[in-house]
Amino acid sequence: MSDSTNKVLKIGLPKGSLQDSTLELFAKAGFHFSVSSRSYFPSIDDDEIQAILIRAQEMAKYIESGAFDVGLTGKDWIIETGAKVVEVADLIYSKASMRPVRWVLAVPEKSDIQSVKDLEGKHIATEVVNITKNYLQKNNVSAEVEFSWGATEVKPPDLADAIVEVTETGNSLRANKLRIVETILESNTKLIANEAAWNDPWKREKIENLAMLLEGAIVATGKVGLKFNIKEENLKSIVDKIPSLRNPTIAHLVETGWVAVESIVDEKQVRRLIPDLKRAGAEGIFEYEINKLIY
Ligand SMILES: Nc1ncnc2c1ncn2[C@@H]1O[C@H](COP(=O)(O)OP(=O)(O)OP(=O)(O)O)[C@@H](O)[C@H]1O
Ligand SMILES: O=P(O)(O)OC[C@H]1O[C@H](OP(=O)(O)OP(=O)(O)O)[C@H](O)[C@@H]1O
Ligand SMILES: [Mg+2]
Repeated sequence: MSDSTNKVLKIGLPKGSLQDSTLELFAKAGFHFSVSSRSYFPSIDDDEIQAILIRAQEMAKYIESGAFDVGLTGKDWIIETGAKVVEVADLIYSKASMRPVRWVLAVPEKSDIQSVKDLEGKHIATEVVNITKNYLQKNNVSAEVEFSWGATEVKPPDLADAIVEVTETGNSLRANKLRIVETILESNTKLIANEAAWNDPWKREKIENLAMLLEGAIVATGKVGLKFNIKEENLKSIVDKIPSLRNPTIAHLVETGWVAVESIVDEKQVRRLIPDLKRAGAEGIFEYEINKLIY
């Protein structure tokens, strides 16, 4: 049970697909975990946090029961398990990207199945049995749904007619010659909390701080800072020509007629931006990484 007198926040980190991206995000947010092999208790450089690695499927249930105060898992597993938890923040990142994942109905490329209606009487394999059964019910289709322990993409056509499976890059579906019929659910990572922990003032503040820093780290992903000096007379041409510099901070230099310009830009734009700036007369251009961006 969660202990509100104890000034420790118990946090569940997802083991599996989300583990590496989660630990990277926490590092950007300012929390450094070290995970030794086979240990499920990462240590962290914050005495007020105790961490445990646990499967994403089980996270929401353990948070509902109060075994942990807060944790990260996918929206998919919160829905599938039906656990009652406080959804503190949407953190849009997955295993490989900063995008949500999709649970899709997929069939072999050559299958006759073209829509959910064609599933009548068919056999579907999935890790998310409840979500799939609900989806079939909503569509008034009666089909057999069988729980799959994983490696679900290999099952059609011999072991199942269709699957409901999570996809991010689409590589696994392509590799197994499967075609998406429909998206059933879009899912992203969420920071969730136990209700009692959320109502405890100390824990609430600690969780809210964590959410703010994690969100800041997500917003900063793919962005860099850019700073340079330029003659004031050249400033307008730059701001007009380079849309990503729309709202830069501008400071006057001691040398009259010169200004320092600072802006946050997409990292991808920098390879165009720096040569453009240089040609427009900018000097002392430098780029720096940013960990967090909080508006
Ligand atoms: N590329 C991805 N593949 C699978 N799940 C992903 C991916 N990106 C994000 N997720 C999310 O991670 C969670 C998956 O965790 P889960 O414990 O079900 O499986 P897993 O981490 O893939 O473990 P295993 O390798 O044992 O299947 C889900 O919430 C899912 O939405
Ligand atoms: O669209 P993609 O980027 O290819 O990602 C989706 C794949 O990743 C996951 O597999 P996982 O590694 O969890 O193995 P599993 O199938 O055994 O669960 C998921 O189950 C898909 O197979
Ligand atoms: Mg998996």
